[in-house]
Amino acid sequence: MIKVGIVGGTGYTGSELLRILALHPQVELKAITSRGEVGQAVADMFPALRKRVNIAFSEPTFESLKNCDLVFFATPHGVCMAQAAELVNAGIRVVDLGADFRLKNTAEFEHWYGMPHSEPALLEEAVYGLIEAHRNAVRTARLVGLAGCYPTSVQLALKPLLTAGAPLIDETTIIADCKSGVSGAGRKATVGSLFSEASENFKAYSVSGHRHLPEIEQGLEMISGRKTHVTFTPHLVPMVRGILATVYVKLNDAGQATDLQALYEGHYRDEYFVDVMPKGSLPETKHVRGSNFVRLAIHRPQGRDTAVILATIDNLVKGAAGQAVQAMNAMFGLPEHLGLEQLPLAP
Ligand SMILES: NC(=O)C1=CN([C@@H]2O[C@H](COP(=O)(O)OP(=O)(O)OC[C@H]3O[C@@H](n4cnc5c(N)ncnc54)[C@H](OP(=O)(O)O)[C@@H]3O)[C@@H](O)[C@H]2O)C=CC1
Ligand SMILES: CC(=O)N[C@@H](CCC(=O)OP(=O)(O)O)C(=O)O
Repeated sequence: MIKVGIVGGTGYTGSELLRILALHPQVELKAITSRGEVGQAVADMFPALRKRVNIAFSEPTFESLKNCDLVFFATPHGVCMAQAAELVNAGIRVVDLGADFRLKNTAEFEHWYGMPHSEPALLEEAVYGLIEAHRNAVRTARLVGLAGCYPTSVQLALKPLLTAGAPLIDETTIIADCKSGVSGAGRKATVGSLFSEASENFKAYSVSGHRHLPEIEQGLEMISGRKTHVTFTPHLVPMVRGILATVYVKLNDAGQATDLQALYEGHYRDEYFVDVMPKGSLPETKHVRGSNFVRLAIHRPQGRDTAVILATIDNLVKGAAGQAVQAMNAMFGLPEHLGLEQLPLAP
């Protein structure tokens, strides 16, 4: 059994980790932390977990976590960075669902996250947790900086086009037009997340620059070895869960001569969680809701030189807690889908 701890158990991704881990056959939950709820039974706060999760919140300290084999940080940026070294040095593996260990350039991290990076050596060691792209490194990692939600959808949408050998697209004019449900903003109350603000509304945000942009471009460069230029526009949709990424690329001559459907199907043939849907399909967020699946479809409208890739994930599962458990499974030599076989909840 893997002894697991969760720092940040009162938030959306922390409680989603609980939902998944409660039924994981190889996990023993040792600790779950909250600064404000110490001693309170988790199931009292989350009645959905009653009769399955019998543990109380503890302090987010080393003392609470020292008997774990692996600790998930489902916390805001900066929290994992402050505790990771102590845990890793004690032989405890760490998966950060936040962004502390994603951007490899510390100046870039400081620019986008507004805080200096206190662990540059660990940052260098950390493995970027987009498993379908970095599986072997994740398996042996002591510390994983899990890919962000939008970056997961966009990178998986583009990966087959970037690893086909010769470039197939103009890699400097990629457009990622992404829509997310409100749970992406976390459980903390902000005005924009209020029902009266977000419902019956649809808006773009951070158009001039979102912190996932450098992560997407860094991730695509790690995949292809070449620099890309992405225009990334996130939108907030009045739904609870889900991301739909609509990615536009300009095909070059080689790309226009390629059977894109066959390319995608071949590329992802062995990926348990990536489903390339039949030609002409239109993936919807309800096709993945509550599951760790990514559903993709590639279109070439009117046979012209623009390809449109649609990718949908559940931001809380493949975009966070599910991908984190997938990483844990890989790190401990378990089948990646163990505990992650939930089918999407529909309608
Ligand atoms: N929501 C999403 O779709 C996604 C979120 N993420 C990332 O996952 C992380 C968590 O997100 P989310 O669950 O949405 O956030 P929430 O705001 O819902 O929850 C944050 C959690 O962190 C805990 N926390 C806050 N500050 C500290 C601290 N200083 N020390 C210890 N614990 C702390 C809080 O617990 P308490 O106050 O009780 O201590 C709470 O449980 C973030 O980094 C986010 O960017 C990643 C992908 C997708
Ligand atoms: C709808 C919404 O607000 N989404 C969040 C992104 C989700 C998030 O915080 O995720 P990462 O940990 O992957 O950065 C945002 O745009 O800030």
